[in-house]
Amino acid sequence: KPNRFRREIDLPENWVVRHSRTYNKDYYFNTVTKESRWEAPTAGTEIERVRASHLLVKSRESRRPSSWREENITRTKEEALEILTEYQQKIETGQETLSALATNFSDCSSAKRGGDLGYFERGQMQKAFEDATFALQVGELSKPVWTDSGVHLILRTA
Ligand SMILES: O=C(N[C@H](Cc1nc2ccccc2[nH]1)C(=O)O)c1cc2ccccc2s1
Repeated sequence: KPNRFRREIDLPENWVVRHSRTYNKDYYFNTVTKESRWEAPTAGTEIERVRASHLLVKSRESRRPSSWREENITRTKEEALEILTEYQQKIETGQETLSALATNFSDCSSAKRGGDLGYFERGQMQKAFEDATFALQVGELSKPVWTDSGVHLILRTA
């Protein structure tokens, strides 16, 4: 039964309509970013962008088997996954943060920024990385994700 007091509009993902009693009018609230607006965000016009940090472990089969840590990376893909799974367990149990581990162990140059990649939109990162990040809620840690660069743990931060 349509709510005849509230304009039925389709809102982008994570947006809800709320009612302000103070001003006696509707406003719009993003349940993920916690942003609120008086004007309705219209679906499709919003440039969807995310922010993430990651920890990358490269292998001999990586697109560029070299990093600030190691001139010539020779570990196998299996060994890379074993190493990353150790890090994953430490982060998930709260013993370590992704940022601290990325700073010391990530094979990506973003290690210098605690693994922070900044904001990005679809079409900017390798597809598997993009899809994995956009599927995460803010604050959520991914499972190991493979790209041509190696195997990653991704933390969505915004
Ligand atoms: O592609 C990069 N670094 C590569 C490794 C790599 N490959 C990736 C694939 C997807 C997402 C991040 C990735 N980082 C390298 O150092 O060999 C980037 C480094 C940085 C640093 C700051 C911000 C964005 C980026 S993207």
